[in-house]
Amino acid sequence: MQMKPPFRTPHRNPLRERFAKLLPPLSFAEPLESQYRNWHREHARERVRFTMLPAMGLLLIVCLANGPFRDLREVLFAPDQMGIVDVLRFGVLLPTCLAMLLVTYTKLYSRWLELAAPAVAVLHSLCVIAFDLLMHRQGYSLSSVIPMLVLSAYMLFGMMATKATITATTIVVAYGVTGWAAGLDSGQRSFDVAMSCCALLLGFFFHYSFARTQRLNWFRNMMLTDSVHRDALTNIGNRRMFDVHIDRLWNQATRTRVPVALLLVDLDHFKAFNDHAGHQAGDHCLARVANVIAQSARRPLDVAARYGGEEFVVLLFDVKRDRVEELCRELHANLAALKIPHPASSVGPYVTVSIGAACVEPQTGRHHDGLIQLADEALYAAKEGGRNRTVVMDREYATLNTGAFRVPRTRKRIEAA
Ligand SMILES: Nc1nc2c(ncn2[C@@H]2O[C@H](COP(=O)(O)OP(=O)(O)OP(=O)(O)O)[C@@H](O)[C@H]2O)c(=O)[nH]1
Repeated sequence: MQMKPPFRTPHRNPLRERFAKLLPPLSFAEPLESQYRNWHREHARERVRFTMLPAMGLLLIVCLANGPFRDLREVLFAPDQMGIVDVLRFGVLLPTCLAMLLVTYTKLYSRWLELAAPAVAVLHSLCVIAFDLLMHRQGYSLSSVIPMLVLSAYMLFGMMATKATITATTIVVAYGVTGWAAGLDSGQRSFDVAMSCCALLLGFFFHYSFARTQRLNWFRNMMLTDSVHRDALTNIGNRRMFDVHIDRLWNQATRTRVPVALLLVDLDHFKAFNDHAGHQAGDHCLARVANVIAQSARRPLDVAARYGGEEFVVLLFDVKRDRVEELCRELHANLAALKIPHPASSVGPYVTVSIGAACVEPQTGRHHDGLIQLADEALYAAKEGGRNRTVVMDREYATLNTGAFRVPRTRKRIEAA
């Protein structure tokens, strides 16, 4: 099956639509676009670092080495120009390169890179244009470097298509305008500008196809990762996602000493439901119930998942017993409001659930298996008590002492070390 990413559809306009067919827009519908941009920012940081390192090395050699480079400088620039050349090299090129490099090493400042990249690309190009103007007095020109600068705006700085195009166009315009203002040979300058425009066009199409492929790959990758952690029938988290999440959440709660709660939600007499209404109807019922259960986990660190078969879990971070009881009451009420007929149930005319809830404050040396076990015991009690009810356990946490509840001795020793 081919996955179709939800690329943003442009507003209806015949000309725009024809253009969009030729060059489909490079943006996803929200919130996917924001997620992609965050990923791109991180990805660009690494790419810019990778290209900045050799660029810095080259610049250092040209700026600091004597010998052949000194001789070359004396040929290219007049003695009275050396001051300004040094200011541009040591005052602009070197520090900005260094700053860009440092920014790529700090995660916190990766947003700065978005602002810094076009500014640095234009600044460096202006320096090269200035060198070009200075060298004209000696009869040399740096015009061949301008198309390279245009291409580097697309390839080196990890910019998005619009920013890269604006930056590259600014470089070409700056080169044309400065030459015209300085009264340089207009024929040669026009040819150089035409070559730079070709580089602009090539760079754009290269960047466009690269960005489109990158976006498609990112989307496919994201769908794949998502499908690994999502239950196909109910569209909520699956057991794998729950296992990963409870591990992280338990560690966090142990460190910050906040209580966590686990709800085990099990459909009542679901075998009878399947036998009576059929497996397909059973599937449909599970999906509707899962939808309601998922609404119990609304805060960012809470999670709802299908634990297996007709059993679901809700993991709640930093929550007190009162709130857990309130949430369970809401859950029963919302499920009752669905009014899914269950004629084979001994509990009532509609589908109901039993909930086993465990509220604990994690302690070092205790494992989250104990939390699950406590919730399981609560669920058993709810079933024994007649179903369609909630049993909450918390005090039992201190006395419950089974192999699964305690952290294995080897793990304890590692923690102690
Ligand atoms: N339709 C459907 N049924 C499922 C699915 N997964 C598990 N089941 C059914 O869920 C039923 C669970 O039955 P039991 O474990 O005996 O529990 P129960 O009948 O709900 O009884 P109590 O839990 O004691 O109230 C079994 O018949 C499974 O076939 C599923 O994905 N789809």
